[in-house]
Amino acid sequence: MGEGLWRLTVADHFSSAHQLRHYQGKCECLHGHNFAVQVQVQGRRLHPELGIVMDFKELKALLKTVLAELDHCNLNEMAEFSRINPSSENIARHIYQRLQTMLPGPEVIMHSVSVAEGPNSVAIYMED
Ligand SMILES: Nc1nc2c(c(=O)[nH]1)N=C([C@H](O)[C@H](O)COP(=O)(O)OP(=O)(O)OP(=O)(O)O)CN2
Ligand SMILES: [Zn+2]
Repeated sequence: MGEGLWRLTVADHFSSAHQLRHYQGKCECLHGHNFAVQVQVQGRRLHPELGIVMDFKELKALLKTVLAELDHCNLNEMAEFSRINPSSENIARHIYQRLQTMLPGPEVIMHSVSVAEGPNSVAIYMED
């Protein structure tokens, strides 16, 4: 029988402006979204007394720190998006890679980050 694992999900949001350079259409113009973000991490071990992979509270605080760097900005003016478009795809990868450096240890690893511009448009980033 395979080893079990747990996957935790936390969610938050941020509001920012962006434009998609080279886009043939209205999205090339500066406009804004309330981006909804979901983060999934996973682990194979539980804290022996607490029975948790990682405190949701701690994960939410990490996500809030990363999203604060994006909130109420023109994303195109950020160094991270000076050479690549701040598309939902690239924003999801950026959040994933920032959070990856902040997780508490090797027992908890990133699974995925999803970024939604709205209820019908979601980009999910994960690594093999
Ligand atoms: N794969 C992606 N496609 C598009 C992205 C993106 O990040 N990844 N982004 C955009 C624009 O940001 C645009 O704001 C979204 O366009 P659209 O879905 O058309 O948004 P609307 O608010 O106009 O949605 P309606 O459902 O048509 O009202 C474009 N594509
Ligand atoms: Zn947009």
